[in-house]
Amino acid sequence: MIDTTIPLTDIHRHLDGNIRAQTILDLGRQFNLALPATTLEALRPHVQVGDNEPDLVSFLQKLDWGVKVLGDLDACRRIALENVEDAARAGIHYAELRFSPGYMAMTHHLPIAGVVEAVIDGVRAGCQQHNIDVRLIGIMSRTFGEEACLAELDGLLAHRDHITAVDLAGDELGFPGSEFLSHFTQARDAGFRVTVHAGEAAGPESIWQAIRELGAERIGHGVKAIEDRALMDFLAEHHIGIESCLTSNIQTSTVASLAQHPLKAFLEHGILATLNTDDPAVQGIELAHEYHHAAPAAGLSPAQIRQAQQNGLTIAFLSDAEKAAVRARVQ
Ligand SMILES: O=c1[nH]cnc2c1ncn2[C@@H]1O[C@H](CO)[C@@H](O)[C@H]1O
Ligand SMILES: [Zn+2]
Repeated sequence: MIDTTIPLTDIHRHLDGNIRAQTILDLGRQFNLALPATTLEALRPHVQVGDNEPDLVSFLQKLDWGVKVLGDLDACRRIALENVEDAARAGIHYAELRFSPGYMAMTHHLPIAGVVEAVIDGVRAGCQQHNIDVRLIGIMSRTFGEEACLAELDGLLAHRDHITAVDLAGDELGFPGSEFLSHFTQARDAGFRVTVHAGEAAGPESIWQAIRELGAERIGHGVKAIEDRALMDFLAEHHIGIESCLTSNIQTSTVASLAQHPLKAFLEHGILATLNTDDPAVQGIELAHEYHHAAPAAGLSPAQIRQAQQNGLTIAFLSDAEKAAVRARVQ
């Protein structure tokens, strides 16, 4: 259950993996694009996971229509604003929304720094209208290679005062973290916090690499840490949090069933693991589903679910004073 006396957070939530199906239809019409369907019902299988996908890369293809309809910067602003609306409606008090500006810019050749600015604008407008606090994480989409990721980093650096952290996402098997050392050195030098998708498609060595070579302070998914005791010890000892996304891990076939998910073991090991969505619209879930259905099915006790909820703010990319302010708004 969600404990309503403490803040509810979602610190692993892709803004560009959470575009409303209706908005995809609207934007498709607005920009005269040929979509695979013209009704919500017919579009859904193209933009939402039905049966579990065989692997991560197949899952990620479901995000593509969402960014293909981003015909101008106003469209980027719109989906950012709607993301804040949806997170607030889901009862989330504090969200870290992540987005890949190069991926969003790609189809219609939008300026990447312009996309970053539009997202910042949309989020700011959303936060003024709703009782929610949001920070932004800039993603470098590894799937498109080193050069494309450098262009994303440049766009993020152009607005560094409004971007809290950077992340590396996409095809982990095809594009190992070792190809992105200079990107992360530059990002850390600029003062960005660091989280990295690791140990989702690849093994525990990818998590070690993210920590030791990229400077990851948190790990996205981190599922494969379960295969390496020393790594679990290290994560617990150094307070490197894990952003778990239970349903996502089933839909990407990273884990065969919720009963086999390692989140419970992570919590028992004293790791600061958390419950998050990932790509809610693509997955057809919201955060409540993770708390009420996925977490119990993964064997978490009510106390462990509460611990995971509490860990969300503990590992948030906020100062102690900012965390206290979020807490004060809930109590
Ligand atoms: O679960 C995931 N694992 C790895 N990468 C992901 C996941 N969900 C989305 N993206 C990636 O994040 C960027 C958009 O924000 C895209 O690169 C997308 O492929
Ligand atoms: Zn993710």
